[in-house]
Amino acid sequence: MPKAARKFYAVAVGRDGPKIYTTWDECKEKITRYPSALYKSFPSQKQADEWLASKVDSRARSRPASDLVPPDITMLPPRDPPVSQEWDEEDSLPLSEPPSVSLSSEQQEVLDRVKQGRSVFFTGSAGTGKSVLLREIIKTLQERGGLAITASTGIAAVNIGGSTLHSWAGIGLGDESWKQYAGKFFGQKKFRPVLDRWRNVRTLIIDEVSMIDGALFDKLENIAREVRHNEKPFGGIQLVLSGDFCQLPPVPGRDKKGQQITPVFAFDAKTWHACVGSPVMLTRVFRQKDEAFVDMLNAMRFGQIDAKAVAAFSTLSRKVEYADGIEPTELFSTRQEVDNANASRLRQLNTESHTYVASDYAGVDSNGHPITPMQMSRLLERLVVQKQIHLKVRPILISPTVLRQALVLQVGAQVMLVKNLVQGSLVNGSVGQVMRFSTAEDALKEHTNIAGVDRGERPRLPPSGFVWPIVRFIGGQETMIIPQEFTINNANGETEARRDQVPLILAWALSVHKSQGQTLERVKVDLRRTFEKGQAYVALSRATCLEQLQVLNFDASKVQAHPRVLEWHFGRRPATTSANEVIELFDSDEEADSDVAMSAYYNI
Ligand SMILES: Nc1ncnc2c1ncn2[C@@H]1O[C@H](COP(=O)(O)OP(=O)(O)OP(=O)(O)O)[C@@H](O)[C@H]1O
Repeated sequence: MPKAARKFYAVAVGRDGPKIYTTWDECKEKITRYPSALYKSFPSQKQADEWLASKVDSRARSRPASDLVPPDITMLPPRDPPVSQEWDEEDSLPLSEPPSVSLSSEQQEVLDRVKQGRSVFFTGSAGTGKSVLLREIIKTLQERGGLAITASTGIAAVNIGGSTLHSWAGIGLGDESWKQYAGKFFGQKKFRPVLDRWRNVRTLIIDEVSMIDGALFDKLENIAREVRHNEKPFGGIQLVLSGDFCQLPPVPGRDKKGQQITPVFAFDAKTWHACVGSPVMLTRVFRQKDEAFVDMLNAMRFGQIDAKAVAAFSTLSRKVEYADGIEPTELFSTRQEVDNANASRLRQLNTESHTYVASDYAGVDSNGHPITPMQMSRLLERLVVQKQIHLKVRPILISPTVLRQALVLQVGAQVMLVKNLVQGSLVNGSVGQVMRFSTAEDALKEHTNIAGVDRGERPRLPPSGFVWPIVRFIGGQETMIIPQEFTINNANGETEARRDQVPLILAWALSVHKSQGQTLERVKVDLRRTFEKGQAYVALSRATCLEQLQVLNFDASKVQAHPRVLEWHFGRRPATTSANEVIELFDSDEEADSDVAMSAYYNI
């Protein structure tokens, strides 16, 4: 094996102040769990000295750290205290959680970079506030215009109020060459709106970029340069990319015959580095406060499961009892398991039940054409509110553009809120139990909270004559939950489909795919089931504390990151991806939930 080239690790902000180290181990000791750490590796001492001199200034200050980061990732320096965010009343029922939090210094630095018009890929372990930051970036850039909000999968796109990258880019299945696409965009009238989108965009946001195939990234980069007649990387479009390669692997592409092509990670795309440069690592973990837990999750993330870590995870197999009757949500890798678990628990209840009928509306696609009922139901498949009630759904066609689907709820049912209703207390992921049903008028008289309804002189109530569920959430808060709007946007930001429904799903069980991005207080995971590497990490990292996490059948082989991701992370970068570097996807015999994401991804 060739000997690794010597490196010099310059630490500008670290445990022992500015200094140059000659081994990564020494450097790591000074920057691990030091969140504002600023460091970089160099091939020569001179370069390291120069960089250090340019970086060391009065801003260096100590703070506790919480993550392990690779040596070739440039950390952002700390900055002045962030400006606190105002909660906009008009957004009281938003699609995505508005930031009532102050951005951390590293989050703020990314935002500033974006405001300066620079491209950025920011990443970080689960719970480091990537979603919070992305929402703030969107809010900031939306005012400026020229913004395209996209994500690799439909479900991720809904979460940020955008469309899929495929849909925005107008590439259908993505199986043609960039030249063919560029030819179509220039030559065919129906692609005029697509051409306009490519030409007018200033900033392209791509969330969950870890699921974008490297070959697809290169294809889009070529299209961008061609259609914009601009030879700058990505045709001069500012890229804002977010995601975590340790969590979800790329979606495989397809060839002309519909056969899956082995995917490569986006960071292995030929044009990746020229487009986004070094990644920015968010290091401060917000979801978990317990440092021991953060360390255990990092051990999983970086494949450092030693005997001590195995022992620590194994202690989590005990049953956790809760006095309030709300059980931990069990995470499964397949939809089938989730549906079975929830249905069997629901069957055991012999209590009052009510059926809620969702109203679904069709809008227009990005060419201004009306959406057909079939397209609408396929789009609405992306909504979490629909999937979880799979077994209880009875679709009834009531008009060409309005479909109805039913959600059955019972007293005693464990449910989860799937929309942010009250910042900080009733958010997407809040779990509770249905206590009773009541009309909104009675709830007002009894002084029961009604989510999203202001108790003014003339509160806006849902239609009278109906009863709505009153849910007691973890922590004891009782709130009536009434229907909310769920909207899916087309590539132009117009409504493509909409569903009005009570924003609850059954929550004894939940799929990992739908738990993605959520914070769950009580979690149970049985790793004997069909969990794969990144998927198991996503599942365990939803929990906020060790005390309320139960892990059965801990298996170190199921929780480690992909070797290629580790190579990339720690700075070993082979020139090309070899043929035997097949990215493992979920190999369950049953339909894995990632397949749902994949079909949403392709069925545009
Ligand atoms: N600056 C901040 N101050 C306080 N809390 C924050 C901050 N940023 C994020 N959080 C909180 O941390 C938790 C995790 O945030 P978020 O979901 O954005 O992380 P993430 O990196 O996107 O996680 P994942 O990769 O698991 O989806 C949330 O409860 C969020 O409200």
